Amino acid sequence: GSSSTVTPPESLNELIKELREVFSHDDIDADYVKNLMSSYKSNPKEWKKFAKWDPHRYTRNLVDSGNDKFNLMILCWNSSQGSSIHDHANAHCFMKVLDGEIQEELFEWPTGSEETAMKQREKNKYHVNEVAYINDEIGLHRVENPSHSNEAVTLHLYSPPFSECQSFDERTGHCNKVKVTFWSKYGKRTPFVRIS
Ligand SMILES: O=C(O)CCSS
Ligand SMILES: [Fe+2]
Repeated sequence: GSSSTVTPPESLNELIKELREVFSHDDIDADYVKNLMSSYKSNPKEWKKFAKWDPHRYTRNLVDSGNDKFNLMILCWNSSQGSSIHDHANAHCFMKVLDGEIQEELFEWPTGSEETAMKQREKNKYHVNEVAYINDEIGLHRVENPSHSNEAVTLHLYSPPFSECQSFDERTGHCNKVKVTFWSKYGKRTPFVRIS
């Protein structure tokens, strides 16, 4: 659809239905998706069943696997919890704030071979219902909950879905592949799998 006019989805389930329709086509209008996700008004009653917390790190909770075209997930950030600097495996990344506020630091891709500290480009803050968009052409980022007292909850859509990405060392620009996992799926805790 045109990126300007969206009909605001009345619920999270409506948003999911609309997203599945949008991603059933080949070409994705990122502006349209951003507007659509922005227009959904966060309602904790609709997403709290997916919101799981861990004292040590932010949790990733799968909400919908988008007919294999995308992964939609809810991330829960305790105060001061954050991600590493990472890429997005050549996928679209949409991040909507459902509760609290989120800080995003954008970084340039490391250039050349010598070890040098990564260059921060900008620092943005996002508030409830706002949506941030990134892909590998735009750059890398680190996402954090800047609050020392409040929790933050975000809704992420990755398309195409991915199970690993690269994590970067800010001081050297070195990166390594990391597998991303889910703390829960569809509201249920994922069983602990001992990797033999
Ligand atoms: O998916 C992740 O764990 C990174 C959250 S910031 S896009
Ligand atoms: Fe990210």
